[in-house]
Amino acid sequence: MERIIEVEKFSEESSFENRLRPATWNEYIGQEKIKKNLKVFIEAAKKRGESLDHILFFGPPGLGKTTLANIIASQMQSNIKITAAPMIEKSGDLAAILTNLEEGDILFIDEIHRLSPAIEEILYPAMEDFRLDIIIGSGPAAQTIKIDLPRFTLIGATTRAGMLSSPLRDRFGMHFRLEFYTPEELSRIIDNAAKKLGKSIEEDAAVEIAKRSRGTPRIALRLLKRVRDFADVADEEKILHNRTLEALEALGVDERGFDELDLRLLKLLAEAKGKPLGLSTIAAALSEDEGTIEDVIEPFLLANGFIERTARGRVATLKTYELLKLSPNIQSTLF
Ligand SMILES: Nc1ncnc2c1ncn2[C@@H]1O[C@H](COP(=O)(O)OP(=O)(O)OP(=O)(O)O)[C@@H](O)[C@H]1O
Ligand SMILES: [Mg+2]
Repeated sequence: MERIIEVEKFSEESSFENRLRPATWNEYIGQEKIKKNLKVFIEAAKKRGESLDHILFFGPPGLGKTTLANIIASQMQSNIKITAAPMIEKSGDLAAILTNLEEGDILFIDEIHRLSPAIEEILYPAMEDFRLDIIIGSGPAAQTIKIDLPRFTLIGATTRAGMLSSPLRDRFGMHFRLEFYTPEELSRIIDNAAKKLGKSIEEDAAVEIAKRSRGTPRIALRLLKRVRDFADVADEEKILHNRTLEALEALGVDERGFDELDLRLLKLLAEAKGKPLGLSTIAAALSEDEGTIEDVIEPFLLANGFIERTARGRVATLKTYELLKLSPNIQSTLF
């Protein structure tokens, strides 16, 4: 039991993140539409004295899904039990989790697209009718025992909305897609985080970090952490613009926040000279799995107009040719 509901593996990284994790709506910057809707649903559920409908969050890693689940729990004054689909291997694992819930509890299942079909089957009646059907024995002697469950709220998070089976998706009353953050929003997140770390930061320094954060708070916080090291070593109370530039330069962070994989993907597409490449071709060329490319790498590049998805595959846009200083017209044989 303890093992299954583990509150995230301990690591330096996650304890740093937890320390900076917003606990209230005010600290949770951006995602305004989601916040607005959730506030209404929470208020309504509280007024009626009911538990909240099941909620599904999807979007690339590090955009704040786990954080939202925690804020919802604290707003509902509910306990939250946190687990991830890969930890629920056997039907008994899920049964143990469900039967240990109390009325109004929130169950957070991360990476919910990775539940096995057999586990999903158990989840359906639990979500719909708050009932657990356990089959004992097999063949003609098999018996189903029905156990009533307390009314709980399931919050599912996934980076892969497309991989969720539709019966599972349909059982969530609310679906929210998280968006990438604007540089302005990220600067505010950085500024707040710096204060929590006991350091102030110059506004233009926060903007420099924000620009390189790939629209993602987790990356912004990671960069802030490293920049702070440079300021500390230089004995500077405040994180200065100059020092930030020096740190980012020393860390070799790309000016647009692109990492190596982003650049390899862009280069691959640009060198195809307009010929669309399919996901499997891209995955093979970059030696990455298709899931990582589709969920982690592509969304940011698509959202910012560096690549386009056509029926026949992915192509680079003019913006990419400009970035890589390549011409979309000249044949590669000329080089
Ligand atoms: N809207 C926000 N405002 C302020 N900080 C945020 C916000 N969203 C996320 N963060 C910060 O970014 C970090 C990563 O967020 P979180 O763990 O919630 O992402 P996630 O979407 O659950 O990622 P994953 O898909 O990898 O589980 C958190 O520690 C939190 O401090
Ligand atoms: Mg998470």
